Amino acid sequence: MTFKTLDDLDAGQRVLVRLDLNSPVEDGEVQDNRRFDRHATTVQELADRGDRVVLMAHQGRPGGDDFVSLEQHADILAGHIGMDVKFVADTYGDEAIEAIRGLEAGEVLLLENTRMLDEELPEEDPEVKAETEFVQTLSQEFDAYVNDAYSAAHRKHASLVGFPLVLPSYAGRVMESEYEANSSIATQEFEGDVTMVVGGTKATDVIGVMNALDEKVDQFLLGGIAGELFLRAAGHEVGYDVGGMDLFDDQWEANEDLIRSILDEKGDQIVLATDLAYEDDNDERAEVPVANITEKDTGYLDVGSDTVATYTPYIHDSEAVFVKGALGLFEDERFAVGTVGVLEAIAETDCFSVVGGGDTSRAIEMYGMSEDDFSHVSIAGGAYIRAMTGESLPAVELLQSN
Ligand SMILES: Nc1ncnc2c1ncn2[C@@H]1O[C@H](COP(=O)(O)OP(=O)(O)O)[C@@H](O)[C@H]1O
Ligand SMILES: O=C(OP(=O)(O)O)[C@H](O)COP(=O)(O)O
Repeated sequence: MTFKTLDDLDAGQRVLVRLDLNSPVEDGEVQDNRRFDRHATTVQELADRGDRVVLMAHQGRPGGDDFVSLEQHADILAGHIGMDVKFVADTYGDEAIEAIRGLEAGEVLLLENTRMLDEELPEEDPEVKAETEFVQTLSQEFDAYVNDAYSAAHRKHASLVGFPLVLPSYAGRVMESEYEANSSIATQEFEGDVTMVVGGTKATDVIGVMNALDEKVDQFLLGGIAGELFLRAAGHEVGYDVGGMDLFDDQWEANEDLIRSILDEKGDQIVLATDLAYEDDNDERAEVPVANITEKDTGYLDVGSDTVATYTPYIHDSEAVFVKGALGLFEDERFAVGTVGVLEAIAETDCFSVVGGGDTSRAIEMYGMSEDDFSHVSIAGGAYIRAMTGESLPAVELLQSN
């Protein structure tokens, strides 16, 4: 089923646009990444047509270190569009409404992080979200809603599912291209082996999907947080929050039963790390075989070199490889071995490959690889693997029924 696009939207209107500018934040600084570059196309097109363009986006999750204002995002986006992007530290209050009404044709304004509003979260039905004060108040100011945030379309948050029920709604250019690429993956058949590399920090997102993809994927190569949680289930002393971390224990509680059942029933499809890397007393990378780990006192930041050597032949022998999430903290060069090793192994072959995730795809430029070495580099992570199961994404579904 298709949706209306910018081709169907008359120019010169007041347009509310949902982007996904969710980005890595290092020491309080928002890091530029593909999401800005891709969304710039949609924003520029609307501004060039003389629309009044108001942007909504989220950043991080409440309580996290990356839960920050969107002020820096406005400057980064402006650099990609080559024009001013105004910012207002408000979403639908008086200050925001005044800034929206003050916009001239062709001007762009970014509103504050939608997740700073109680009504944005939690996930609820579109009908409930459409009734929120946020959606009801803000929608009065606009003629149309454009959703460009494919990578957040698996979330039933107000800015994603509320507005399509109250405003004429359209897909932005990124929504269009990501939808097309990712939906076609869902229906593609491969004769040879299909491998999925699973890592990153959002283990909860990927574990349920792994379970749903077991017929499509021959083997899952694990790293990152999900990888350690599977090792924990297999009886190793890893995958615990140590030294103030907040990555493992909550996700373990939420997924323990599922992880154990996947290991029990589909264990032969799961390939786990044989060694892990950590920072030693001299601040250097050190590696240890998983079998030698006897104390749960160390935070592991990457899979080890032996694991990369184990994973590489699986990749070389595959007809298709899908990556969701980094195998380690690749932003730190010492812990990039797993992620870069796997991406280089994919780049060496001519298999069909998709690399997904706003964070993970950054490793491609950071370590001198080229986007051309992969069939598709998606700015979506959780949404793209959800789409692989053939399941529809709530925010996309609403655009289609609009
Ligand atoms: N062992 C680890 N410890 C800490 N962070 C990790 C680890 N493994 C992976 N990461 C981090 O995971 C992030 C990617 O996570 P996630 O957001 O789930 O994936 P994506 O953005 O690709 O969808 C990377 O920025 C990387 O630093
Ligand atoms: O970055 C995102 O997802 P991703 O890490 O799966 O690519 C989206 O912005 C969704 O963010 P969320 O997982 O905090 O809801």
